[in-house]
Amino acid sequence: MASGTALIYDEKMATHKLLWSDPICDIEVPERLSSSYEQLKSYHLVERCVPVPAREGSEEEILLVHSLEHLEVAKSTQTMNEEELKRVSENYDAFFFHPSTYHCARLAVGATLQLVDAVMSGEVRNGMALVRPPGHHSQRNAANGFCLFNNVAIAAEYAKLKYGLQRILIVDWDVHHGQGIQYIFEEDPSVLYFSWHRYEHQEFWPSLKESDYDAVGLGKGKGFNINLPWNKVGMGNSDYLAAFFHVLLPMAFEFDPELVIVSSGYDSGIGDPEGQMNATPEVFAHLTHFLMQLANGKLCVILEGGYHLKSLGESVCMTVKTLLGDPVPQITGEMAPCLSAVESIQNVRAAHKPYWKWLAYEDTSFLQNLSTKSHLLKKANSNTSTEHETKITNNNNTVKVERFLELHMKNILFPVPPIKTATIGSEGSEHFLSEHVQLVKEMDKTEIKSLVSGFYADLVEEDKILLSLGSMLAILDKILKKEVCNGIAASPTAALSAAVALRHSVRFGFQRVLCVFVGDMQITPNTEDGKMLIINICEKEQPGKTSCKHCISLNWKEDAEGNDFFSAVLGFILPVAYSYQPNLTVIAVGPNRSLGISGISLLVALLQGLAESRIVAVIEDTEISLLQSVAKALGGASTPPFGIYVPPTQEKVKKIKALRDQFQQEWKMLQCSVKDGI
Ligand SMILES: NCCCNCCCCCC(O)(O)C(F)(F)F
Ligand SMILES: [Zn+2]
Repeated sequence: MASGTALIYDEKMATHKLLWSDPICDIEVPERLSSSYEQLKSYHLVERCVPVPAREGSEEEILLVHSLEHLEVAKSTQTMNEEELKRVSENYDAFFFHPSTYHCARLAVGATLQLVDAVMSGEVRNGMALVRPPGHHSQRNAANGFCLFNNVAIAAEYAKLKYGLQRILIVDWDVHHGQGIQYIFEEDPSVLYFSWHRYEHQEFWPSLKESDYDAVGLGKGKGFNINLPWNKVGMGNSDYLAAFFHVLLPMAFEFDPELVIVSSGYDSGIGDPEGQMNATPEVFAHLTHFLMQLANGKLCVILEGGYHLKSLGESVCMTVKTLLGDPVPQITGEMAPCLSAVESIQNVRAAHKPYWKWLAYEDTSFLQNLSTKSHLLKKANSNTSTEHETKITNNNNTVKVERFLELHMKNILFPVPPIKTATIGSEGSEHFLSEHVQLVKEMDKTEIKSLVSGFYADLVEEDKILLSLGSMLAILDKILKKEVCNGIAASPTAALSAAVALRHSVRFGFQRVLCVFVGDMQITPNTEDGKMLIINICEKEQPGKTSCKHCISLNWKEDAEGNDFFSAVLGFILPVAYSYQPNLTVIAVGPNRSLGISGISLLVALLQGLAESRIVAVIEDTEISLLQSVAKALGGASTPPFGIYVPPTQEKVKKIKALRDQFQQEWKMLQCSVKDGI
C-alpha cells in the first residue's frame, strides 16, 4: 500500500511577475508561492513530506490540451521587451506576461505531471504541487484569468494517456469558475469536473451563463460537469460542507474515480479579497479528508488561486497536514447552511437528476411551481441580505480578519499524538495489529469494578465481561487524555461496553459524545441532557421506540449486491454528526448487524473528520474480519475497501428523506432543499 505525501515546489516559479500597473492582475504576486512554502516550513510540514522535483512540461505535453498557435505565442514572449509584453497581454482577459512567464508556466505543468507520476507509480499515496502561474481558466487557444497553460487539464489528459485511466475526478474549490477545464472536458464522460464559484447571478467574473448550475455537460459528457454557483458572498464552513455532503460526495462515490485531482484555489477562504467568503482554513482539512477516501487515496492537489497571504498559507498547511494523515481539526462556526446555498444545492441536484442513479428518486416538483416564480426568486434574493452578508460586511475590515487568523490558527495546529491507534492485546487482536498500533496495559479488576460500579454493576456478572470493560476503559482513557488519537476494543458485550464508554466519557467531562451503534442496541443510555447523541442503525423498528433529537434510529438492511450505505452516511449520518459537533465519537457494532463490513468501514473512515479524529471503536469480539477492517480504517495505513457501489432503492431514499424532514430543523446540515413556498 502506497504511503507518504509528495510536496513539489520550485522557487523559480516565483520569477513571473507583473511589470506594469494593472489593478486587476496585481494580486497574483510571487510571494503567494514563497510565503506558502515558508508557512509549511514553519509548521515543520516540509520535512515530513517526500520532496519531488519540478520539471519543465514538454511541448508535447502542453499540446495535449492547447493549440500549437497558443504554444507558439507563449514561447515567443520570452525575448520581448516590456512594451511588447504589455501588448500581447492585452489580447487576453486578465493575463500578464513577463519574460520568464513561459518558463514558469512550463515548470507549473511539469510540477503537476511529476505529482501525477509520483502518485500513480505508488512512490507516494498523495501530494501537493505549489505552482504558479495557475491554470484552471486557460483554454485551448487562450490565456485567461492569470492562467497560461491549464495545469490540471493537462494532468488529466496525461493520466488518461500514460496510465489508461477511464475515470478521473477534478474538484475545483477555487472561488472562481474554472471555465477552461469545463470547456476542455465538456463532452468527455471520463473526466468528472466539479466546481463551486462565486457567481451572484452572473454578476461575478468571468460572468458566464455557462457557469450556472444548468451547465451539465454536452453530448456523451452530459452529467459529468457540475457547477455549484454561490449567489451571495459570505459563504462559510457549513455551506461548503453541505455542498460536499449533498452534491459532490454522492456523485464522487457513484463515479468511483481512479484518480482525484484538485484545482486547489484558496481564494474561497476567509479574508480573500476576490472571494469575500467566510470559510476558515480548517475547512480545507475536512474537504481534503473526504477526497482522500476516494480512488484508494490517490489524490493530487494543485495550487490555483488565493490572494490573502496569511489565509492562503494557513489553508495550504491545513491541506498538507491532512494529506499526511494527521487528525482533522475541529470545524468552527454555526453548522447551518444559508438559504442561498441550499437553493443552489437544490438546483444543481435537480439539474443532474437525469444523469445519476443516486438522484433517481429526487423530488424536483419544486421546479414546476418555481418556473412561474423564478423571476421573483432572483429579485427577492438580490435585495434581501442574509445573515451571511451582514457578517461579511462587519467582517470586511481586514484588521478583524487578520486578528482572527492570528488568534484562530495558533490553537488549531495542535501537536500530533505520537500514536494513532491503541488496542489491547486481547485474544484475536494479533490479527489487526498494524505498525501504528500501541498495546495498552490491562487495568486491574478492582479499578475496573470501581469505574463500572453503580449503574451497570449488576449487569457484570462474569469476570470475562469485567476484563473486557477494563480493556475498553484503558483504551478510552488514553483517548480522553489525548495521548492517542483513536482506539479499538473487542468485546463480548459491545452494547454494554458502549454504554459504559459513553457514561465514562461524559463523566470525564466530554460535553458532546456521538455514538453510532450498528446492530441491536439492547441498552440505551438516557441522552436527554444532550451530552450524548445516539444514532442506532438496526434492521427493524424497535417496538415502541420512536426517534428523538438525541436518539435516532435508522432502519437499514444493507443490499446483498454491495454497499448501498453511501447515501445514508453522506445524506444523513454525516450531516447530523457535523451539526452536533461532537468532541468524541464512539462507534459500536453489536450482534445482528445489518450493515456489511464495507458499509461500516466507510462510516469509520468518514467519521474521522469529527472530534479531531477521536474515535473509540467497540466491536463484538467474534467479528475478526470486521475488527481488521476497522483497525485499518482507524490506523489510516490505507483506505479500507468500501465494496461495490450500489445506489439506494426508492424505499431507502424515502426513508432518508423522511428522517431529514423530521430532523432538519434540529440538525440543520441535513438541509438540501428549500421548503416549498419561498
Ligand atoms: N473585472 C475583472 C476581474 C478579473 N478578475 C480575474 C480573477 C482571476 C482569478 C484567477 C484564479 O484565482 O481563479 C486562479 F486560480 F486562476 F488563479
Ligand atoms: Zn480563483
